[in-house]
Amino acid sequence: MTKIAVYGANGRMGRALCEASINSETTDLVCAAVRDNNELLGQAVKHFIAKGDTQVRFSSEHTLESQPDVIIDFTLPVGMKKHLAYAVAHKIPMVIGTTGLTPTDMAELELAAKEIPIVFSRNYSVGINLLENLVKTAAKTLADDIDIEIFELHHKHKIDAPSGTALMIGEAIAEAKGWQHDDVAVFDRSKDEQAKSQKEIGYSVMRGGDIVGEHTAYFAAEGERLELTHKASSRMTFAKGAVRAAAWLHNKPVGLYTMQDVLGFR
Ligand SMILES: NC(=O)C1=CN([C@@H]2O[C@H](COP(=O)(O)OP(=O)(O)OC[C@H]3O[C@@H](n4cnc5c(N)ncnc54)[C@H](OP(=O)(O)O)[C@@H]3O)[C@@H](O)[C@H]2O)C=CC1
Ligand SMILES: O=C(O)C1=N[C@H](C(=O)O)C[C@H](O)C1
Repeated sequence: MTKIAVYGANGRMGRALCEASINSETTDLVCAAVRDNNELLGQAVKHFIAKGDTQVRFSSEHTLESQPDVIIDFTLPVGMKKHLAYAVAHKIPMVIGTTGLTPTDMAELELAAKEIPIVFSRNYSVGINLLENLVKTAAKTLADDIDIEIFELHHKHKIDAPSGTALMIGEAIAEAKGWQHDDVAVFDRSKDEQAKSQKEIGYSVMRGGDIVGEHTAYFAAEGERLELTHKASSRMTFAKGAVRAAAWLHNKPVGLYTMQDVLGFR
């Protein structure tokens, strides 16, 4: 059994991760860490999840006594970096799902992966990881006059935009095309005074209600259009994927891995 500590355990994903860790046959939840000022401190986790039983109570992120094999973090960039420093100091492998990371944050993460094993993915669903490979095939196969756009929809509480997944899809397309993503990514057309150029990946975003997460990559040509869409309808999809990644990561050598490695896609 892989012993898991979930950080940010009170969050939407945190609770789903606790539930998935408890209900997986290969993992056990040993720690549900929250910030020191959180009202859930000391309360029983089992009262805050839909399914499963556990004796674990919410504890402070500063008092890790449960000796986990892996830490899972789905928080915000500032929280993730704090938890990452802790994991490195205690040599505990980490599964990270936090999005909205800057290039500097990513450099920190890559440096940490020289000290501990890390899985980092901006989406832990199997479907999105398959989609990542499908868009590469589409980008390589379709003619050069194809227009490429990515549209994503998420719930009204989401902070970062475009989503980490949208950027992951766009970066996969850019790689397949041999483009530098930052040179071709277009996030705002409102000030444009001319039509788009051919070599672009356009992003658009909708936020509202309780949408768990939807992504479409459009490949539009004269006379036909290919749309590749993924729709997540439950956070448990991401949580189960992250818990699977944690079990996979346990006892792996130091290094930076992705969900593509966990799924055996590469
Ligand atoms: N990779 C993937 O598959 C997925 C990634 N995500 C990503 O996961 C992250 C969390 O999403 P979600 O659960 O919806 O967000 P929530 O707002 O529900 O939860 C955020 C959690 O992070 C904690 N947190 C925020 N700031 C800090 C800090 N400075 N130190 C410690 N803890 C902190 C919050 O604690 P507090 O309540 O005390 O503020 C809370 O527990 C986002 O980045 C999201 O994009 C989401 C779904 C899937
Ligand atoms: O914040 C979310 O909810 C999600 N975030 C991830 C992202 O930014 O892509 C993954 C998923 O789409 C849900």
